[in-house]
Amino acid sequence: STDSDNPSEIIIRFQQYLQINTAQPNPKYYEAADFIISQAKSLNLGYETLEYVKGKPLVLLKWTGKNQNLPSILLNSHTDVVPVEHHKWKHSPFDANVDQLGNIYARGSQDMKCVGLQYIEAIRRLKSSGFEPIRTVYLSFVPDEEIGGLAGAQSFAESEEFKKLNVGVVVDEGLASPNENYRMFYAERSPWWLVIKATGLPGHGAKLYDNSAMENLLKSIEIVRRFRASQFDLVKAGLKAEGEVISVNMAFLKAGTPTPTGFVMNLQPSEAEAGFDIRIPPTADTTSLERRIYEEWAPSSRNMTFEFQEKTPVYDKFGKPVFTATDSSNPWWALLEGAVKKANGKLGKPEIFAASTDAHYFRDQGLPAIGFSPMANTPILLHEHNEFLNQAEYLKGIEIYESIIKEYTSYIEPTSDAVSREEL
Ligand code: MET
Ligand SMILES: [Zn+2]
Ligand SMILES: [Zn+2]
Repeated sequence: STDSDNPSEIIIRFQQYLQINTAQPNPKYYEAADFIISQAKSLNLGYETLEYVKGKPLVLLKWTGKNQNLPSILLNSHTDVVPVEHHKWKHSPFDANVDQLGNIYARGSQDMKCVGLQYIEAIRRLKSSGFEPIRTVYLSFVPDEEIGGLAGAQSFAESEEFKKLNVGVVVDEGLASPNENYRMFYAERSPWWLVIKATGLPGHGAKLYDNSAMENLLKSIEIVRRFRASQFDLVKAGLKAEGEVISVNMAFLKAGTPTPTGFVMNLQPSEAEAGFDIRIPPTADTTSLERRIYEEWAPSSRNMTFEFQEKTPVYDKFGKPVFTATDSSNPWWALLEGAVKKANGKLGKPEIFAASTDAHYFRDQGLPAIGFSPMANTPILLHEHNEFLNQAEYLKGIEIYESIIKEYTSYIEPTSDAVSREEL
């Protein structure tokens, strides 16, 4: 084996990628792109930079297969990460320190720089073993997933250059699993970011009166919380998985009359606002949710208005829920399962991703897209403080992707002999 196969070299490359601060809202995208391209060059992969929005490069790598007529495989990952509160981390979030247990601490270690680089490392190993793919593999390193993907996966999936890639299946991020089973996702919830606003007459802080902005907003908050509890109870009772209920969490509260020394205390304000992050499963009834919003959460009868900061469609253009088939109509599902098992990985039941990923932009194009991040025996720490991934788990994940890429690129659709014989 060569130097670049050495586990410590592999971990060092992972650390290098993690050390590039690509936190929103000012990700160092060109540094990340340069790093990815340097890896591509070392592996003789094709590379190209697409820039749908200036300053936000999307790097596309290509490992050409022997049969370029077959649909290709797209392995997607995003290069941006969510922001950090530096002082709340025990290891600095962009140092990628490894502790005595082999845990690598860094923002992006789970979400999802691990996956992006594991794809590359798997290809490195397959190449050095002499493996030659039949189907072409593309790797996309996309910007801005954490802020909605418009400059990244969305523009890419809707573009002419994307159509030319003739992609047959997309693999994108999943989630860590606290137990020994890896997780596979066939769908995800759609985010709706709702802002409700109450207005009312201002008044003396000592006066009890109806219809103040604060009272009107608080009534809504109570109603939203009851709905939240009803959904959460289904999860707590084990009747539904997290991805199968509608979640609502308050993201901000904005009210009061500020002064340079604090808020005015003896004045009830005339406006008050609250923002909610709502996540909706593909099979939910959005009509009844919308009715709930304008009849109960933000009724004009209570002097309330609302707007959506984000309202990702839950259904496709035909009104059908958007998800990837897990049955025999989608051979890629069973192939991925088989590949994971071949590499001695275990799998849990198919799941709906509770948050949101770029996968839905590919599903919107009618493509099967599977959410998968090979992290077993790992606490789920995406978007949290002290995000880490164990190095042994990272290395194991590379073997899993080796197996997936092997299976996927070697897969030839069975020619239906039976049918052609009948036709004869
Ligand atoms: N992946 C992020 C999340 O689920 C960003 C989604 S942007 C609508 O919150
Ligand atoms: Zn992610
Ligand atoms: Zn994320």
